[in-house]
Amino acid sequence: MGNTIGVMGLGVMGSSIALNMASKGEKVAVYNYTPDLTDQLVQKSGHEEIYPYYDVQGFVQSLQSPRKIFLMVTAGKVVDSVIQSLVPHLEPGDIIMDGGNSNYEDTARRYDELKVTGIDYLGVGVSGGEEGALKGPSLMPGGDEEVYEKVAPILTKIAAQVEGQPCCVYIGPKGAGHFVKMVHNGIEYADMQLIAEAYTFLREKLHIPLTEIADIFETWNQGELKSYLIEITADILRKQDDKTGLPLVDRILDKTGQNGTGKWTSIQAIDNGIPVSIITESLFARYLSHKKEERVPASTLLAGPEIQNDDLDQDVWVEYVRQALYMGKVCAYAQGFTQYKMTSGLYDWNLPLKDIALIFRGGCIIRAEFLNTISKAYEAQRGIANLLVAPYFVEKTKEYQVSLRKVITEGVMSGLSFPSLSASLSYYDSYRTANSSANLLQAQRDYFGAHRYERTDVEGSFHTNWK
Ligand SMILES: NC(=O)C1=CN([C@@H]2O[C@H](COP(=O)(O)OP(=O)(O)OC[C@H]3O[C@@H](n4cnc5c(N)ncnc54)[C@H](OP(=O)(O)O)[C@@H]3O)[C@@H](O)[C@H]2O)C=CC1
Ligand SMILES: O=C(CO)[C@H](O)[C@H](O)COP(=O)(O)O
Repeated sequence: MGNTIGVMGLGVMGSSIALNMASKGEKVAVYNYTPDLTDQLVQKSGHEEIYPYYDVQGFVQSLQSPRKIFLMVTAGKVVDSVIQSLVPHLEPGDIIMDGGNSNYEDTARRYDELKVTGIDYLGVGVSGGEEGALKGPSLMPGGDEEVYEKVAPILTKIAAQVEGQPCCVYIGPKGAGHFVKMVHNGIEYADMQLIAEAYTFLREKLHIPLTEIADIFETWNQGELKSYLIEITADILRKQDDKTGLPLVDRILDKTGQNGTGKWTSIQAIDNGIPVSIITESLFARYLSHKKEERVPASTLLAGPEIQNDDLDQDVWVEYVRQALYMGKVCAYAQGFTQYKMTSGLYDWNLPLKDIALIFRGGCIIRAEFLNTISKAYEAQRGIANLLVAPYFVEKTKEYQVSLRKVITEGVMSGLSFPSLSASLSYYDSYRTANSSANLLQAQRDYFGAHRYERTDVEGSFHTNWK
């Protein structure tokens, strides 16, 4: 009997996925193009059924037919070159799964290219970081459903389990799985930036010491904000630097990195007329963070406000910040799920929004208590236009929107920068505006470019001689 699955690429994620598979009873063949990582994994694996191979042919030939190979390599050209190295050794019916953060359009192209050879291809979004990959990630498989069914017993077994259900569901054809993972990361960018802005208010405006802010996040994590990102933020704020004994977060350079998925989310949304301003602002906040060399001199040149009301009741304002953060998160998830809905319509993917919310409840980076509520909103009304108009969120936002206004106003009057909280409020207010100033823009366009406009009272397309 050969190995039941092969894992190729044994970095942070691949080695953990391989160990996860072995711990669930799979016989796992492993291969990495440089042997050191293979040796490290073998040392780590103890008695688990992990079998190392040092050449692609031997790795492939060790697998039971139809062969199932899980790639966990750097996204981009590396995926193409790894596929090229595999194809000569594979047969029709063998299955390659790509678990990296590949661009969903690349995944669709690879699916098409492999289709002509008879080799099956699945793009599997994986979320959960190193720990999730080891103990149970959230998995978003896309490709042919009948091909997914062949690997479902393995994928559902290694995925996180919530209330007895695996955090893995068939997403849709071709690149749909990687698309869902991409937007998941866009939401992740927004969630992280919103948390950072809430932290800024607590620290810079309310002058709360770091350890107490950690306590506040821990308390928030026991209520409706309960989520992985809130939980790790409390841990991060408590961490001391080994070198200086001071809070480590204060020693970390304020330039945020990124690997592309938030940028792709924004580009896809812009290309298709999907309003994801909170996600995009969160991406731009990362870009602006990189202008450190300009921000430092600008901080001594550019004036801020003079009014500063520092006489705020701490308990009252901590609650305002909690509500503001919740509002921001609702708006950000509403934007991400709108992107799913609109793109699903564009490609006829029929994305299972209710199930996507369910598989995000465990394993993944944006796992959060309120995904249960999001799932229920789609269960109650499959085609609901926007999460904001789901009855639960209508009531919640009615209660919390004032807090978002207060926090933004106080922060802005103190010169604090809140790009994503502000984008959340603008989105909320724009979405609930029945008659907007877009009519003025239409008039301007018709004035300078004869672009024509529609009227509110008569059907048709009109042009006016404005002078
Ligand atoms: N880290 C995370 O939290 C998450 C990462 N991902 C995605 O998973 C994928 C892997 O990420 P991660 O494990 O963190 O990254 P690592 O950098 O730890 O691992 C990358 C892997 O790709 C291999 N590789 C790189 N270049 C080549 C090449 N030219 N040919 C063959 N193999 C190559 C590396 O081998 P070697 O080291 O020998 O060069 C290594 O095994 C990425 O797409 C990432 O975006 C998805 C979810 C979460
Ligand atoms: O996919 C992930 C989490 O879900 C990876 O950690 C990814 O690297 C996060 O994106 P970025 O590096 O752009 O912050």
